[in-house]
Amino acid sequence: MTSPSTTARETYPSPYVELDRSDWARLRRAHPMSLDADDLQRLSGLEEPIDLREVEEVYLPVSRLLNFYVGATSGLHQVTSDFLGESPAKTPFIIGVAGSVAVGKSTTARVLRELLARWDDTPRVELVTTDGFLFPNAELERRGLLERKGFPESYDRRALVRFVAEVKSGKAEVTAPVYSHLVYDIVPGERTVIRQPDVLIVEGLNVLQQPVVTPERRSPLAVSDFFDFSIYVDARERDIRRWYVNRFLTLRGTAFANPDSYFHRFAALSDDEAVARATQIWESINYPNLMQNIVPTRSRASLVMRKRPDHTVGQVFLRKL
Ligand SMILES: Nc1ncnc2c1ncn2[C@@H]1O[C@H](COP(=O)(O)OP(=O)(O)O)[C@@H](O)[C@H]1O
Ligand SMILES: CC(C)(COP(=O)(O)O)[C@@H](O)C(=O)NCCC(=O)O
Repeated sequence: MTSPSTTARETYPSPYVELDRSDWARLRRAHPMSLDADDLQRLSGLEEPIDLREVEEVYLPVSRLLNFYVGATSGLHQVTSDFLGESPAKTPFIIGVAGSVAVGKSTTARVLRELLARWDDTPRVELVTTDGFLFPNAELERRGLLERKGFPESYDRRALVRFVAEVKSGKAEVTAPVYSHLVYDIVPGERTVIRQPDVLIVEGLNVLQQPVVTPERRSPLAVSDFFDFSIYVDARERDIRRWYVNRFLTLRGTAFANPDSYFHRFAALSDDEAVARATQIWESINYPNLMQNIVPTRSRASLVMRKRPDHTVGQVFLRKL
């Protein structure tokens, strides 16, 4: 298996150390960790059920590593403050979670939020998804982008960067717009409020994108410039496509049944029709976005979790260079 950044012609050392599942799970022994009854209850209450063995063997070591990084990063901030002769301000630790539609970003981000909140130095963990920064449908329509939801240009990237920069600067209260998957649009007037968390997890398709350079904006920043750590959730395209179609079939019987749902018209589709419709959305929007915009950002991640067809993580690539 090649490393996330390796192509046939590259000759420099891979910046990643590759660990298969058993190597990664073994790290638990060196850093004893276990889940208590409260943790199990919180995790089993997640929207998406996740196997608890998977949590203990894969996600718990990730949270331990992140906890070490939080400590080390705060030491670096202290060095900068000492050098400047300033009193240190508390800087939230920012984690990006990237990957395809339906690869399991939300599930990963939610599990990590629960696990990180267990550590004494990071009890306050907030999670935001970048869908809140999509332009409203009316604006997407005006720009001819309604069929390109999730592509980099469908987001108000400037607002997203401003939001993350403000949270990181320690501002007392920062708000973000809210996207509803039910109505498939930004909810007018609704905001998520973030108040000086210890950790902010930013989850979204394009969070590892490079800054966009145009003649008007020659040195913009990208949201990833504010990340202290980033995770790319990876899997084979054929598996992700299957997870996408399966989720669509589940939603047909649940969320789509709600008359307020944008996809209410799909609630009455037969199995075959629903599979055909989901496959068509995948092939026309999500797959091209994955190949053109998301996969190319994978080699920028601090950690890549590569999933097997049953969602379990088979390999972990940790950036060491
Ligand atoms: N670790 C996991 N174990 C089992 N099922 C999972 C896991 N992660 C995601 N899933 C399932 O895969 C689908 C996509 O996951 P989700 O977290 O919603 O993806 P994303 O946020 O990337 O769109 C959902 O139906 C979810 O239940
Ligand atoms: C809302 C999304 C763009 C994901 O946004 P993210 O939070 O990852 O930035 C995506 O889930 C989506 O709706 N894509 C459009 C095509 C589709 O309906 O699957």
